[in-house]
Amino acid sequence: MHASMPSPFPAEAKPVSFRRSCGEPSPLGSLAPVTPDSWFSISPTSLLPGKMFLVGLTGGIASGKSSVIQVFQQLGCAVIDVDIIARHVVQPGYPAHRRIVEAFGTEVLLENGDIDRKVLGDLIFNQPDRRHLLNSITHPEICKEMMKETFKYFLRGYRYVILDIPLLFETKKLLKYMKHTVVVYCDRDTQLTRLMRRNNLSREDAEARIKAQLPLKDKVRMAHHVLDNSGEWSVTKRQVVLLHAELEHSLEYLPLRLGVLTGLAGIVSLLYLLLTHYLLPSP
Ligand SMILES: Nc1ncnc2c1ncn2[C@@H]1O[C@H](COP(=O)(O)OP(=O)(O)OP(=O)(O)O)[C@@H](O)[C@H]1O
Repeated sequence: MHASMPSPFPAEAKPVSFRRSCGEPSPLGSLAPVTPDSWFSISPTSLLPGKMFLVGLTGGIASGKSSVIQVFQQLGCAVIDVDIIARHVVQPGYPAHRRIVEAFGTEVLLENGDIDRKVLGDLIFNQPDRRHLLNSITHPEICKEMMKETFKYFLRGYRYVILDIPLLFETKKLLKYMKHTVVVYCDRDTQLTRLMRRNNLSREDAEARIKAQLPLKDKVRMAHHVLDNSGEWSVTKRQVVLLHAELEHSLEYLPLRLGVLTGLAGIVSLLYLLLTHYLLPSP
């Protein structure tokens, strides 16, 4: 480990995960970049049955998020990749696609009708108004899709859903809907080495990419749980298994499920009453 980049964990006691109180105010306000107000103009809680148990997972570039997500999936967890949803909602035929073309013109289209992400990215680069406009189109659609997916998992009986959100701590409005936040951490040297190897980058390029992000140690301070992926993969995997067990046994989902079941029971009783009293012929 690099001397100038101390681990946020005491050397002798690397926690599997650690929690802050969920009610504790987040220090995010001072760190987060400008976030468009368009996020959650549709409230996710209005689309979900009560307060669903959401877990936001994030980390830094090459810190091991995808590897950790794979373990959660192998354990049978419900995972939603917000990046995939973001690409999905701008496909031809979706409302966001039409509105992007209306707002930015047909020059943002590829020959096959898909949005040319590079051209669109260039159009909004250093243009806060345009970026805001784009976000006001896409974010509510992403949110709707995310909540639809979450609701499907809920109906299938999952206790919690993991949302894989690379910019979770940068997008502070999304943060408040997460009951738990998880950061996949690794120390700076390890991150650099893995990034250089995976992306075949020079040290300089890899360092620049890491520097462009909110520092991992800041994300660690904001998270309820930290998975330290600085060491052997088997050690990380064990941490994931333990965190899953902790979340799985959490009873936070219970009031929600009970509430929904009570609601369903009420509707069924009402239908039964209507049927027996008004629709069926009296004997
Ligand atoms: N504990 C580990 N030991 C060795 N290599 C690892 C470990 N964890 C992850 N890696 C490797 O590090 C690289 C980065 O991991 P991964 O792709 O999971 O990170 P990520 O956070 O999803 O990255 P990004 O967000 O940049 O796509 C991969 O090549 C992966 O195989």
